[in-house]
Formats: sequence, C-alpha cells, structure tokens
Amino acid sequence: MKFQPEASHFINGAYVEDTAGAVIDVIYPATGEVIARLHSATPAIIDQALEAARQAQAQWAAMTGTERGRILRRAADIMRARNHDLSVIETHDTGKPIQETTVADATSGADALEYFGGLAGSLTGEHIPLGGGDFAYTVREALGVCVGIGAWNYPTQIACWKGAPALACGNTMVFKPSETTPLSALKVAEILIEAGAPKGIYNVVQGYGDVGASLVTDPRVAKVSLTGSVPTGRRVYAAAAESIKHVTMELGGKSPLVVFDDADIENAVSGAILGNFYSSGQVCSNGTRVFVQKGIKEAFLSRLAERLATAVIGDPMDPATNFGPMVSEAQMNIVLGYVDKGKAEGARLVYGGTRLDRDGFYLLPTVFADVTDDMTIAREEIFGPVMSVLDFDTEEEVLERANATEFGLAAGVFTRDITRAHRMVAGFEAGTCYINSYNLAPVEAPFGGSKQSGVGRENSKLAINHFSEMKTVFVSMNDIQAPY
Ligand SMILES: NC(=O)c1ccc[n+]([C@@H]2O[C@H](COP(=O)([O-])OP(=O)(O)OC[C@H]3O[C@@H](n4cnc5c(N)ncnc54)[C@H](O)[C@@H]3O)[C@@H](O)[C@H]2O)c1
Ligand SMILES: CCCCC=O
Repeated sequence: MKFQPEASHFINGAYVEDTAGAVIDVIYPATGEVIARLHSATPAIIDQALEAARQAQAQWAAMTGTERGRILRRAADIMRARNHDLSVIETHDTGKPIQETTVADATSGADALEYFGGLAGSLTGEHIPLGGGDFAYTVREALGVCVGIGAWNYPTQIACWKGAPALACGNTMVFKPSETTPLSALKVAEILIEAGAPKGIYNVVQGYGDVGASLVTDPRVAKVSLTGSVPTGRRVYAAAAESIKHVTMELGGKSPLVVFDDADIENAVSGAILGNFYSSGQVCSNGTRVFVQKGIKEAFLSRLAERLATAVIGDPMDPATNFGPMVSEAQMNIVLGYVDKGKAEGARLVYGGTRLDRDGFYLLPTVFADVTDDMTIAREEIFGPVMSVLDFDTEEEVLERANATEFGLAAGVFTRDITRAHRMVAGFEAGTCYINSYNLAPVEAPFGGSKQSGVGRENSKLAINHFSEMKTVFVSMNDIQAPY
C-alpha cells in the first residue's frame, strides 16, 4: 500500500508494531481506496509509550530551554524542507486539496515548532521583593508526561500545536492522532528524532477512543490536551478530573458570522466562503450561522452563489482543485443527514445539497437561506460544507441571537463601522473573534473557545501557561518570629 508506514506506532525513537491491536484502515477520501493498514495500540503498546515518555522527561527538562528550542527549530526547518511530501501525505489522509495542505498544514506545524522553539530559552520565573530583604521567586516547571489527542481535520497542525509548546516547556508527550487520519503524526515524530530530539520525548500511538481513554486515566500522565467534539471533551474532561490532571480542550463550535448592510459585500462573501467551505467545511471555528442584515440579503446570496459556481471540485492532488471530498463516508453521511433535516424543517436550499456522482466522499458546497434559530442546522455543529443564512434587522437583536448557543469558539463581524465592529466583538461570547476577516489562526495569537467550546488556549505565549506550572519559593534573609 502506497502510504504504509514502517509500523503503526512510534515509541522511544523507533517504529513499533503490535498486530494484536484492532485494524485501522486508512482510506483516501477521494477514491475510497485503502492506502495503509495500521493497528490500534494494545495495553502493552500504551504502557511502552507512557514509560518511554516518563523516562525521557527528567533528562529533557534538565536541558536548557535554548537547547530544547534549537531542536524544535531544527525540526521546523526539516518540516519546511519536506513540505511537499508531508502535504501529499496530509492530502491522502484527509482528502484536503494539495492547494490547501501545501500552505496550511505542515506549514502551520513548522510555525508552531519554530515559535515555541524560539520561546523555550526565555521561559523563566520572576523575583518578588517582600520587604526587609526577604523575597520570593518563581520557577517555571514542566508538568511531566502530557497526552495529546487529535481530531482528523488538521492532523499535522494538531500534532505540532500540542507537541511544540509541551516540549518547549520540558514535558514529554504521547500523542494519539485521530483513527481517521493516523499518518502524519508519525512523520512529526520521525522529524523530531532527525532534528536531534532525545528518544522518548514525543511518542505516537494509534487507536480509537478506547486508547485515548486509557491514556487519559493513566497515573503517569500530568496533562491532557484534546482537540475534538464537545461530547468527547465532556468525557475526557471528566476522566481527567478523577486525578486532577491539567487539561486543554479545543472543542467544537457553531459560530456566528454577522454581515451588516454597510459591509463590503465582496469581502463578506469571501469571509463566508473561507468560514464555511475551506477544508470542505471541516474547520472547528467555522462561521456556519451567517446572519445577514435584511437589506442586503438577496445581493449577498446571489453573489455567494456566483462565487460558489467557480469552485474547482475534484481530484485533491490536482493543484487547481480548491474543494475536495469529506474526510470519510461516515462524515459525509452525517452531513447529508443535516441537509435532509434543513429541508424538512423548512430552510430554503439555495445551493448544493447533494453528493457528487463520482468515487469518493464528495458533497457540493451547500447554502440554506431563510434559516431560523430553532432549526437543527442552526443549532448543531455539522462539521461539513453547509452554510446557514439567517436574516436580522438590528444590532441588539443579532448580538443576542449570535450568543444564543452553548458553543463559544469563534465569532465574526463584517461592517465598515469600526465602532459597531468593536461593540459587537465586546458582546460576542466567543474565544476567537474576527473583524472583517475570518478563520485566521497564526501561532503568535491565542486560539481557543469559551463556553462549551473549550478550556485553555493553544498558540501564543498563553499556551506556555497551559504546559507548565509555577513553583513559588519564599526566601527569608532575617531571623524568623514564632509565637512560642
Ligand atoms: N477547537 C479546535 O481547535 C478544534 C480543531 C479541530 C477540530 N475540532 C473539533 O473536533 C471535532 C471533529 O473531530 P473528531 O470527529 O475527530 O472528534 P471526536 O471527538 O470524535 O474525536 C477526537 C479524538 O478523541 C478521541 N476519543 C474519542 N473518544 C475518546 C475518549 N472517550 N477518551 C479519549 N479520547 C477519545 C478520538 O479517537 C479522536 O482522536 C469537531 O467537533 C470539531 O469542531 C476542534
Ligand atoms: C482556523 C484553524 C482552526 C483549526 C481547527 O479546526
């Protein structure tokens, strides 16, 4: 098989196999062909990975931040140099067009390695004067063994967004990719070794949810960082709470994108396209509830339909393709179920809504208009290329409706009125907000959700706080007083 790795898991610097584990078939979404066959981790593999991470951690943490950072930055350079090969793997794993994976996946992973590699040498504590010459100081310490669990939409990015800050802080990691897209995390592990990382600092085990669950409850694990759906987040958060583990939860969303009638329509349509159809709509922060002020609704919809008609849908390996298949047949069927619900509940289908008559898991980009807040397609995360367009009249009304959701991952506003834009952003209950743009996620800025969309933040200097903790040391320079 064309993309068969040397073995399923990467532990302590080497590929490891245990064929007793359940089979994981890796399917190319553009054709339905099996391109690799892996095995889910057995308890023995899980133990081996956690033990490797545990044993490697003290030595890794004892290195200077500058030394750790040098290795991460070298890994970033290797990733950039191999961008094409890594993008080909990512495209076969996920079905995302090579046009996208070439700029968004290994590139974003390399950015994280470079950024956190750069920060590693300056992760310090502080000196706190207490009067009379006494003082306290703080020491930033690693947490220990961290577990990363990934979703299937951005496999390389997720492996690096979790691995890079964890390693920069002196932790080691066991990473479990999604069973749907298991290939690229193995490449990240290989590259780290090639960059000079000590064995055991970044291990990859494959598996379904049960493997993730075993990792989360293991007493050797200090922290769990999950990217996944809200229901999985609830389970993982609860399991981690049993032993008070640190958590980062990057979960799902149903984000609002508000377009006022003074917006530049072309830009707003671009934002709505980026926020609904990039990666065939499989982006956590997508603005899938597009609120359009009544006066411009028809103009917005007709321009949107014109632009969608120019999408190049097809072979993801063709550099001209900009809209590929869904990641899996199962995900495609979930999305088709939502399309049926949208129609049944009275939304007006204005574009797409059907599967393409070809091999692979292709859906057309789909737009529903006249969607109301109570419809299923306006309430539940679909995680596919389905945009719901809702009408609104006033700013106050739309803000209240935008926030009427248990999710809080992202929110966006298109308007030329800068004070209104900032009023909207101040009112949005969301962790990541956009003004006249959508779905940016550079490593320098925090990314993550509020409400049920998550806990903690990835990227930026904030991620360091989620992968380290402060030890406070009080120092007395004077005789001490005791009551007796
Ligand atoms: N907020 C973000 O940054 C972000 C980014 C990408 C995707 N997502 C979300 O991810 C979801 C899509 O991905 P998915 O379908 O892979 O999500 P999922 O929740 O089904 O699975 C995520 C991961 O959790 C593992 N898992 C499942 N049950 C588990 C358990 N009980 N214990 C431990 N691990 C378990 C899975 O094997 C997988 O690796 C969407 O909801 C999307 O919004 C969020
Ligand atoms: C904008 C990048 C978001 C990654 C989550 O799916």
